[in-house]
Amino acid sequence: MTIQPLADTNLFKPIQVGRYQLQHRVVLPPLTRYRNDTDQAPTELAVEYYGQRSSKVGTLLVTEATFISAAAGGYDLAPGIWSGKQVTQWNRVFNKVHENKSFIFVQLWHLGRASKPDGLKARGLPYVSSSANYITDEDKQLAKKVGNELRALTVDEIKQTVKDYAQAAANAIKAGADGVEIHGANGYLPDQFIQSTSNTRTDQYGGSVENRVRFVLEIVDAIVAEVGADRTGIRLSPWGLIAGMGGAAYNPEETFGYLLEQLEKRAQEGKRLAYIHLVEPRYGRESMHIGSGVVPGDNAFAFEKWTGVVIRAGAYHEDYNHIKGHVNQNDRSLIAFGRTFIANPDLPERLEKGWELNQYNRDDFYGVGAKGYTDYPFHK
Ligand SMILES: Cc1cc2nc3c(=O)[nH]c(=O)nc-3n(C[C@H](O)[C@H](O)[C@H](O)COP(=O)(O)O)c2cc1C
Repeated sequence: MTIQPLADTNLFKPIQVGRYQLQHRVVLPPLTRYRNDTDQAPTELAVEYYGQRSSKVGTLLVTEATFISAAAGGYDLAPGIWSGKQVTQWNRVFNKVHENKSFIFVQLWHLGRASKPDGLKARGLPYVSSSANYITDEDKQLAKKVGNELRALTVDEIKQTVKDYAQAAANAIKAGADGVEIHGANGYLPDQFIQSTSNTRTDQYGGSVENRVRFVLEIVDAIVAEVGADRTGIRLSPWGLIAGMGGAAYNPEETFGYLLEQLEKRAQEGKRLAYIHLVEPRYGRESMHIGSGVVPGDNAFAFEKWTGVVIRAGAYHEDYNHIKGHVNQNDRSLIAFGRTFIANPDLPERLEKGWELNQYNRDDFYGVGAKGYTDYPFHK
């Protein structure tokens, strides 16, 4: 990799995102780090971590994925935003980011079938998804063993879940966040409705593309009604294969193209979301394996359907020409850096000046206190 300063690219041109004027286009994407307390509230360490990564004025951060309700979770030490304590603790984080004159959106998370049946059982919670289709046989065996088998959400439960999303968005704003990002990517609950590999319902939430995206559009509309379109973003991974997504008969451009058309329609009617956040097909590979076939993966289609701001994420640190190419392609792209922003608290500045980057250590991505979290050095 040849390091070069990116100061004279669009990456360092200010941009309006929803209500906010950012000073540059380097974004901290959502990164789960499992360092919250046993009440699933962020600690003082999180204040320091997000504080470090917002140190350049006008940076956009997205929080680690955050459960909208107890029922949406099942993992320990990931944060929530349903309790008073969580709202209070998040407020400390957001105040720090605002002291730095930067911005932060909360990523709203519901695991659905990606949760674990035993963890849910211990909390007295059901194991639910769009349909009763397990990700793996091991999940199925475990669910049977602990007596918490996967089942489809009822229509009443779907309506309640949509309300839970809106409530979580309201809580995030109450805690002082600048906005929320719906986690519609990586095989979690909204994706489990969107994709036909997991969604085999035969009611108004399954079958046609229109029916499969109904749930996520209801979430969008409920959150927009609660906090405003200009404080709402959504993350999607059209090409993702995580958590059993994809599948032989799967056509990402048709499904996600339709969803983006619906979001663009709302935008034309005055409700434009702050941004669409796209996970890139794995960069550096020419094609993605979908089921037994191989299809080219390219998010270019999304730029045709959606005319607003787009954040792109996925392996950009590997190639500065790739970053430049995508950010200069148009005047509405931001680039998110995951693993590299973990290792470089001052990443925007390093990219701007062409400074050397710290290397990330995968071993402490998750759950080991300050080490690998707040102790990566700033450039001298
Ligand atoms: C430790 C770790 C935790 C992550 N947690 C989340 C998450 O909570 N929500 C999410 O949407 N993506 C999550 N991701 C994916 C990142 O947001 C990003 O899309 C991915 O790391 C690719 O970008 P990169 O190649 O720059 O690291 C995570 C990735 C890593 C490495």
